[in-house]
Amino acid sequence: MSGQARRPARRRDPRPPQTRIARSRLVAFDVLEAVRDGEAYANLLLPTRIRRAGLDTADAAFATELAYGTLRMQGFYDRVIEQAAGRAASEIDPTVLVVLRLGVHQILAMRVPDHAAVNEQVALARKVAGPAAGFVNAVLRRVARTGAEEWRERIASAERDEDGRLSALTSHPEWIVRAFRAALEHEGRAGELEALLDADDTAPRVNLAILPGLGEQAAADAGVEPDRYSPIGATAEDPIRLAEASGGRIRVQDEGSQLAALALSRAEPIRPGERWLDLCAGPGGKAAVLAAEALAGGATLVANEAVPARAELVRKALVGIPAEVEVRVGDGRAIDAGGTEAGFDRILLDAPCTGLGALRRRPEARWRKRPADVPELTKLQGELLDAAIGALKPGGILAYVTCSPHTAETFGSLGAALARHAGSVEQLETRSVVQGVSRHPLDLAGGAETVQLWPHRHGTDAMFIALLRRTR
Ligand SMILES: C[S@@+](CC[C@H](N)C(=O)[O-])C[C@H]1O[C@@H](n2cnc3c(N)ncnc32)[C@H](O)[C@@H]1O
Repeated sequence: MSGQARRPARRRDPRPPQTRIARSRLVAFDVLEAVRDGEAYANLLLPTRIRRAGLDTADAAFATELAYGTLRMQGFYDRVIEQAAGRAASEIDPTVLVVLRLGVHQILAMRVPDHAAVNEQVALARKVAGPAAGFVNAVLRRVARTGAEEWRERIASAERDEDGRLSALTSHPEWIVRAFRAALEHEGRAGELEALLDADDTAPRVNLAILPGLGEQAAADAGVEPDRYSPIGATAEDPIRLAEASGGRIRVQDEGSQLAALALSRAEPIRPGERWLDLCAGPGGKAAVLAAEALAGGATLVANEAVPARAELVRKALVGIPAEVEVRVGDGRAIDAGGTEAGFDRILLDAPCTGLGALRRRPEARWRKRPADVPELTKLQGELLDAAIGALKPGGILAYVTCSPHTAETFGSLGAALARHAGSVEQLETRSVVQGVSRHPLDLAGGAETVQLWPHRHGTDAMFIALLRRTR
């Protein structure tokens, strides 16, 4: 019998490492092509493609870093490619450009040896872009001749002003750089702009919400690490598996989203019988927290969502909560509160917004959003605010929340609604409510009536929270 036959069975992937890594690169390429082509979202598509390709954990991590990192840094990489190729990115075939961007990310930001990055991308180019392989080879070799730091200096020195420099180096469109600066200036913290932009380019940790009264035992059994701020938040060694095994009682959720939901549910003690509404509930992350809080306090929740498929996600998000939650499909602007007498005691308006506060999670979002989206959204936010205020009982509380720090969507939409409803709505001290909810004091700036969370300061998405009370 040969020595090999006597060895215990090995469970390692028998394919040579090159082939396995090539498959990860192909997955990342497919995802970037789909994102470029249409409406695909990397965070939804990537897990499916990884599963379909049968990648193991290490290869899946490589594909994820390659796809997400390349998408985030696309603006910077295109400038590098333009200098190395001696032509504008818009003049390069889009598929070839994707192959090049993936190569540049491996060379400048991943620990892939230059020769491996170049050879593998040339092989990929041969497969997907035939005759362009020679061009890919030449450009990537030129990129690899210069170190990452020197590329940064070269790219920065090609920019005319500070906004251009920040935009190029941190790979954010200039209008987003300006919007972030304005939001930070609004709270007297303009000096934090670079830290914010850098934080956006860093992959966020996977954070968990332990649904109050429901998920604590499973969380304790798994030995989770409590979050710094959210009293129901935690991290775990294998968060996805823990969430999947919990029957919906432990959920993946950003700490800032948890604080936003808790700001409403814990703004004041719950009186049994209260009626709550989540006006724009899909996909249901905050609705799940509210439903658990309502269950514990003797309140009931209605969750409304305009898009049927997203209302279905709300239903799924609520499976672990043993409470009757009515899920409605409808335009929140026409919400039926059942007459003034039967209005709601608390309403969450987690408004449709540009999502500029969650760019870490949606790597392609910064390239898809347009300044023209802002006025469309602020109009909708205003209409939803009017509907929400109209659906509140006198004395009832509204939480206006956005996952965008853009001041038009935060102070702009809010201020206009306050002016329209002057005399019947007042602002509450949101800051003290959120500080009261938080495990540790949050470093918050600006006025006491609103709370703006930040990725660079709090490690959360940039959530904006404002609590209002209807006075009559
Ligand atoms: C920011 S998301 C809400 C996120 C949700 N609260 C969560 O934590 O999972 C905004 C939601 O509003 C929905 N939406 C957009 N326009 C709407 C409208 N006119 N009425 C109700 N929902 C709307 C969107 O489909 C989207 O699901």
